[in-house]
Order: sequence, then C-alpha cells, then structure tokens
Amino acid sequence: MKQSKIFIPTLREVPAEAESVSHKLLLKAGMIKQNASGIYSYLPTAKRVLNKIEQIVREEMERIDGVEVLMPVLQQAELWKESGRWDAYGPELMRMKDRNSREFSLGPTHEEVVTSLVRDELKSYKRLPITLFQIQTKFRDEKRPRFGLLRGREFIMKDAYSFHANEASLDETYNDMYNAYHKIFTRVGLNFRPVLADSGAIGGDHTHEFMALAEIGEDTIVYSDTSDFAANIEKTEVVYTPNHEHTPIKELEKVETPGVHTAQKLADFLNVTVDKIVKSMIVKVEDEYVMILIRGNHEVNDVKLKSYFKTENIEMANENEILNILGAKPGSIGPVHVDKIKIYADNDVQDINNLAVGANEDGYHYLNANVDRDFNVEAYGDFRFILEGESLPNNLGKAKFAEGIEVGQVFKLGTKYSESMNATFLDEQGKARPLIMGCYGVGVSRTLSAVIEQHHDDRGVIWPKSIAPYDVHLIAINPKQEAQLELADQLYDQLRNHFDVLYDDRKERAGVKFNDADLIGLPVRVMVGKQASEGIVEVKRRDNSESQEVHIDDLQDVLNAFYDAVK
Ligand SMILES: O=C(C[C@@H]1CCCCN1)Cn1cnc2cc(Cl)c(F)cc2c1=O
Ligand SMILES: [Mg+2]
Ligand SMILES: [Mg+2]
Repeated sequence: MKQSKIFIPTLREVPAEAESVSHKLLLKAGMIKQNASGIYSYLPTAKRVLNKIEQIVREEMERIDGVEVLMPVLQQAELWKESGRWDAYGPELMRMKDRNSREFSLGPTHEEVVTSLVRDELKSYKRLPITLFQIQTKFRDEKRPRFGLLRGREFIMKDAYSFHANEASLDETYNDMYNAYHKIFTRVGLNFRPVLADSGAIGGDHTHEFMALAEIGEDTIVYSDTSDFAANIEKTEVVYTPNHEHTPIKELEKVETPGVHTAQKLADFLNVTVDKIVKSMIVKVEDEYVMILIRGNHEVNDVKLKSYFKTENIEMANENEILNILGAKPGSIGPVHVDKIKIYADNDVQDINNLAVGANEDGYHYLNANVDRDFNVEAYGDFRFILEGESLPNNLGKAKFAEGIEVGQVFKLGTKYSESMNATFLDEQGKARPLIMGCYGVGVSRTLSAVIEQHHDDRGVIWPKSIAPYDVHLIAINPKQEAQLELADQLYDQLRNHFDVLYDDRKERAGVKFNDADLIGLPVRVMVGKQASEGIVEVKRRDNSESQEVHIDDLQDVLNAFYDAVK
C-alpha cells in the first residue's frame, strides 16, 4: 500500500485527555478517532491489526471445533426477561424501542440470544457437545469509559458458547478453551496470566480471567510468593482470623469535628491510627439502601457485595440519597441509632469496639459507638479487598499485587440460561434435561490496546510481527530524487511478492517520515536514500537499533534474515 494513498492521520501532539500510553499512541499514530465518549472509529492500520487478531482467534477457535456464527447486535427484551436479567442490570445495559415501541437492548453479551438460537435445534444428546462463536460488536454503557480501547462503550469481542449433555463434557471444552486462550495470547505477543475470577451474576461458579500484565490495568491480580495461586482481587477471599482489640465499653460521646470528612482526618483528629476508625458507606442494592461498615484502612469490594447480595444492580449511593436517608453528608454518616436501613459489617469490624463513627450530623462524630448498644449489625461478611502481605486462603502464601488488563475470560455457566429459557435436550433415556453451558470471551479491541501497552517505546508502537499492520516499511527518503524514487518503486514491486509492504512515497521531509515510521511501528524498515544510485539501501529493525547497508542484489536475503530475527 502506498502511504500517499492510505489514511493515517498521525498527530504531532496528543489530546490531554489521553492518559494511557496505548490511548496516546492510538491517537498519535492515527489508528483511531473518537466519535463519542468510549466510541471510536478504527482507521486503516488499526483495522489491519484487528483483522490479524481476529484471524488468530478464529484459527484457535476452529482448532478446538468452534463453529463461527454472527448474531444480531439488537436483542429483543423478551429474551432478557425470560432469563431474568432485564432487571438485573442497571444503566450499563443500553435499552431502546423500535418504531412499534418494542423494547430492545444493544447487546453487551449474547447468552440469551444464543440460548434462544439453539433451544429449538439441539434437541438430542447426539447433537452435543457443540461450541458456537462469533466476533462482533458489543455495547456496555460504562459509567466512566477511559484509556481509549481499554475501556470503551462499544467494543469488539469474540464470544463463544458451548452446549453439553453433562459436566464432564463441559470440563473438556473449558480446558480446550483455556489452552486455546493460552495460544491466542501467546501468538499476539502478550505477557499474560490466567487468574481465578468471580463469575458475578452471569451464573456458574468456575471462571478464569486472562490478564495482560500492565501498570495501567484496572484489575489487580493477587498472586503468591510461595505458591502458584493467582486470582483477581475481586475474587480473593480474605481469611478472617479474630483478633479482638476490645477495650472496656465507654459512654457514647458526641464530639464536634469541624472539617473532618475522611477516615484519615478523623484518625488524625482523634490521634488514633486509621484502622481504629469505622467508615460507613451507603449502597443501593436493587431498590433497597443498606449501610456497609468497614475499617478505615480497608476498601469495600463491590464484586463481593454483588456476590453476597446476588445481583449486579448495586450502585454506591450519591450525596443526595445519603442526605435524604441520614440527613448528613457522606463524611459525617454512621450507624448509631440508624434503624430504617439494614447495616452490614466487614468481618474485621468485629475486632474493635468503642468505635469512632459519623454522627449523621454534618461536622459531628460519635466516639465509643458499640454494636448492640448503639446499633445493630444484620450480618458480618467478607466485603473488603485483601491487602498486600496478608495471608492467602488455604495457606497458599502471602498476597502480592500486580496490575492486569482483562483480555479474556472463560466461564462454566451451568444451566442458568437453559433452565430459565427452557432449552432442553433428550438424554440417552429420552428424558428432557436442561443444556449445560459454558461461555468464553476475548476482548479483541482491548487486546489490541494491551499489546501496545506492552510493546512500545517513547517513539511509538513496536508491533509483534504476528499482528503488525504491515510487515515492511519501505521509505523513499527523498522521492524528488529520480534515482531514489525509481529504486523505491522497483523495490515496492519486488518486495510485495513476499511481504505486506507499506510504501512511504510521500513528498514529506525525511524527519516526518522517520517519526511516522517509528509511530506506526512496523517490524522492519527498508530505506532508499542517497546511495540509491549505487544500488545500496539500508535495512533496519524497529525493536532495536540494528541496521545494515545492503546492495539490492542481497536485499531479499538480508530482509528475510532481519524479519526472521524479529519477534
Ligand atoms: O459477559 C459476561 C459473561 C461472558 C463473558 C464472555 C463472553 C460471554 N459473556 C458477563 N457480563 C459482563 N458485563 C455485562 C454488562 C451488561 Cl450491561 C450486561 F447486560 C451483561 C453483562 C454480562 O453478562
Ligand atoms: Mg473484570
Ligand atoms: Mg470479566
């Protein structure tokens, strides 16, 4: 492809709102353009990378007998009402009406659609197991889209669904998928770890996420320094070992605490460590508000709340809701004398008494609040994130943290959808039983970004050759020089029989061309410059500074050697 004909709007400066490296480089290298928040157009070089990632995914799915389909993006609400998920999701599920006022969602995932697709077909155990997959656009109305394609609202996913007559068959496909994902993420050049994860409201109880290691990653991986334990922090159980530091019960005392709105400030004000403070959070669980109590040095784990209350529809209450319920701002709320909403507490809250908590009056706190005397706790539970260094469950060592980008996930779904949607098959005894399902996703557009996060330098992307937009960047340094243009044109015709070639034939200054070539990040470069008249060109790698001047008679061999040497 000639660069004078393609569309790669590289930028000199990057818009300030781009925070992650991949977001900056996607914009600077002219790979994406934002249409709206979290919604992007993929420009030519990005589209070519997506094609290659999708092709790798397709190959590995078909290798384990996955069968490709393409389901609709618009999903009729009736299906989500059958599965009970129409009300289980909040504003993240984009909903709309057609011209006849029929309700639809923009598909965030396709369990309901695929189950409705097979329930009229897969009626006999003889047709099982079967795995259907698609590579398709998804929509999830994220509250805070950010980091470009890492957390978009519209994104490309490979989603696969498998159907089985028994658990053993599901286990087999789950393992096949697990291994196929290993191959996919290895082939696209990612440094990744599979981790135990929380299956959330999707159902089932066995799931692994595939995490690309990157500091920008929003997920925290908990791993062990002495075992092969690895889990998403959302899932990592906190082992509660009682360690009561109780002091003699004291009288409840209300104190004025001007300007004290955080646990740390209250701790400083009271001259105690922040773990002696108890924070109160108000959470809306579907339509009911509850209070969660947690020690000042811990954070509430929203996924553990969703798992405990068995719903995805959980949101932190906003300031107005808190004011309406408790009559005070978030920094001054607490459990004392609160009886119109239920109070839940993290296990570790049991270890201390005579608590310092908000007084439900702005600018005031209580000292010496004690459970049973001053407030009731509905239930204690594991509602927090584990801290680095704490013991892992089952003596698997101490928790260590790493950031990850979730690029894939495999689930054992069980019969959650087949039962609710009446998708049954006749077993060997002719008895109707619900299909057993698995589902498996790869974030295709997110994988593109994750690769950039792991493969770049300060000048631009360094594509692994398996998914680079092109193989070779051919640059005529000064096409106004007849000898250079002629030789470059000749090499373009020659090289494109062996490689995908991007040919920079533009009448731009050399500096612009080299900057753009570094940004675009193709594995190997052939530069036609001043020595064109002697038939000498320069071959250069993008991943290191290795380069070599070579006569065009030897170019093919040298270029093959350079290309083979690149990862
Ligand atoms: O998508 C999955 C499970 C698997 C992942 C692999 C491919 C098949 N699905 C989980 N999940 C995540 N976010 C969602 C967001 C919305 Cl708004 C929704 F309505 C449903 C879901 C939802 O179900
Ligand atoms: Mg996640
Ligand atoms: Mg997930």
